[in-house]
This record gives sequence, C-alpha cells and structure tokens, in this order.
Amino acid sequence: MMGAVAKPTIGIIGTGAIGGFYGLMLARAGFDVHFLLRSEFSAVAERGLQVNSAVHGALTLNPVQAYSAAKDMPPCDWLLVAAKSTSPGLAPIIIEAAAPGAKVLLLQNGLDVEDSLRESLPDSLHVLGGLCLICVHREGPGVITHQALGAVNVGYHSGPANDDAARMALVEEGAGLFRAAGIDSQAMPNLHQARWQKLVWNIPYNGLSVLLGASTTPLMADADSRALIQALMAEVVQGAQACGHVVPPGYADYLFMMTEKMPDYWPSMYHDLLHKRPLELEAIYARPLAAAKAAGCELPRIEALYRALGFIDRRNV
Ligand SMILES: NC(=O)C1=CN([C@@H]2O[C@H](COP(=O)(O)OP(=O)(O)OC[C@H]3O[C@@H](n4cnc5c(N)ncnc54)[C@H](OP(=O)(O)O)[C@@H]3O)[C@@H](O)[C@H]2O)C=CC1
Ligand SMILES: CC(C)(CO)C(=O)C(=O)O
Repeated sequence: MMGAVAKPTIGIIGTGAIGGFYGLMLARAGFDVHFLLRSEFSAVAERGLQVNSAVHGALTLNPVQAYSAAKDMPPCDWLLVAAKSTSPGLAPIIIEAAAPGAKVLLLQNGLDVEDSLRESLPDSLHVLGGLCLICVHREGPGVITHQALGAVNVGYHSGPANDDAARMALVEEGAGLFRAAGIDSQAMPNLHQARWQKLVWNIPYNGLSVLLGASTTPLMADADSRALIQALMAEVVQGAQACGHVVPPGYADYLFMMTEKMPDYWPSMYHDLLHKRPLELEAIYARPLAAAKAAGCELPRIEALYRALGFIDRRNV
C-alpha cells in the first residue's frame, strides 16, 4: 500500500496583503502554514487573519500559527516571501526558517528581485519567482481586502535543480500548492521575461497612482492619463525587446482593456505612499531602466516618471 504523501510545511515571510491572503488560502486548504509578522504580530496572534474578498466572500483564519521571529518557526519546505522589495535583511530570516533544500518563492513585483536575494542565500536553497496577478491591500492589522483576480504564476530562478526537468518539477510543485488552494497558477518557462511583461502594468499604473494621486478608474477616464499610460506601456515593451524578451503583440492593449474592466484599484505603491513606507522604485523602475540602458535603449518617459517618484519618495517621511 502506498503511504500518504506528507504535505509540505509552508512559511510566509512578511504577512501583509499578499502573504496574508495566500497564506490564509493555503491554510484553509489544509496546509501547515506558519506566518512571520512584524508590526501586526500581536493583533494577528490575538484575533487571527481576516480576508474580505470580492471573489471568495469573508474568510477567517483563527488561530494563526504566528511568529515574531524566524528562529521560532519550524523548518519550512516552502517559504513564500511577501515582504516588499524595499525590506532589508530578508536573507538571514529566510535562512533561519528554511528546511534543508527549501524552495524560496519570491512574491514581489519588479525586475531581478531574485538576483539580489540569491547572492545572500546558500546554494542549497532553490529560488523561484511568483508573479501575483491580484488586487489586495491591508485594511487594518490582520484584515485584508481582496478586490479582484488572484493568480500566481511560478518560475524557477536558480539553485540545485540542474536540468530543465528538475526545474519544471519544482515549478509544478509550487503551482500545485496554489491550485490545491483554489488559486489559478501557471508554470512560467522564462521568469525574467515574465517579470518584464508584468512591468507593462506596474510601471505606468503604480507610478501614476502616486504622481497623480489617482486610482485606476479616474486614470482610465481621462484622455491625457490614458495617453500617458499607453506611452509608458509602449516604452516598457521597447525596453523588454531591447533586452531580448518577447512581449506578445497586443499584450499592452490587453492589459489596458483588463484595467478598464477591473474594479477601481489603488496599486500597492499608492498604499506605501499613504502609510509613509518606502516606494519600490529600485525594483520597478531603476532596474528595468538600467537593463534597457545597458542594451542601448533609452526610455525617457519612464526615466522622467522614475525621477519624479524619487522626489516624492524622499520627501515622504
Ligand atoms: N498588493 C497587491 O495587490 C500586489 C502586491 N504585489 C507585490 O507583492 C509584494 C508585497 O506587497 P503587499 O503584500 O501589498 O505589501 P504589504 O506592505 O501589505 O506587506 C508586506 C508585509 O511584509 C512585512 N515585513 C516586511 N519586512 C518584514 C520583516 N523583516 N519581518 C517580518 N515581516 C516583514 C510587513 O510588515 P509591517 O506590518 O511591519 O510593515 C508587511 O506585513 C510587493 O513586492 C508588491 O509589489 C504584487 C501584486 C499585487
Ligand atoms: C493589478 C495587477 C493585477 C497588475 O498586474 C497586479 O498584480 C499588481 O498590482 O501588481
């Protein structure tokens, strides 16, 4: 008789909107999920996590296996890293919570976010990237609003898997966790390319929400902001292509139309502005600009947006 396959132990590093939402969904699906928190630790330890979802209804998880220090967490087979790309010192935390040969899945926006983490992690750990196509934000301590979408697409970055079959097996294992929790998840054969593609949305909307103080509905209702969004999207496509990546024809138009159908949405960068947290400018703007420049491609509109955001970010203390 075949023995039952043990479910992996999952650690959430950074239980905010993304970590809280996916962690809660995985825990409710029966996975053993352990949540690392910082400012919201006491609230979540006392009252649990709550997700008010326009897709799944009102969901709660109480009690929560909550931790204020990684050293107290059990060794985790999968670590879902959902702290912002601006959060310093994640590598030692990950190392403390990782089981031998653990899979570290970085659920952040931006380009090359895995590269900087990889440098500080032991070779024995796998690093994967997850692209979250979702609209979630923190409403209050342990309370998350989920407005729309939800998929996580997974790709392999680096680590001990030394051939395509081994890498794809791990990607499928990661995608399988989300699917088991009722979340759509596709395997991405080229993580770097997929990160460029996601920037076609994040570069215009994240930055313009901060610069113009506007959510997606007003941005999509005004002729000037529409033109600006489309011009910025076209530059991201140009940058991706200069770096050798394929962006399918019509992809920017598809994202533009998708945004028209989305409920009114404030991108996560706007929430950072509001709460006086650092903006994710390095990952979402500086790295793509530098990569395009190195490939001989100037992106003047994105550069102007980046400089304006830098000004705002430095004064937002
Ligand atoms: N929100 C969204 O809809 C989407 C977000 N993303 C990306 O996902 C990533 C996460 O975003 P989001 O969930 O919105 O951000 P949040 O600010 O809601 O969550 C980040 C969480 O990480 C915690 N954290 C940071 N550093 C540490 C640490 N050292 N130890 C423990 N906890 C820590 C924060 O704690 P504290 O409470 O102390 O700040 C916070 O709870 C970003 O890269 C974002 O761009 C991608 C797609 C959609
Ligand atoms: C809104 C959406 C779906 C765009 O890709 C998103 O995932 C984000 O805010 O980063």
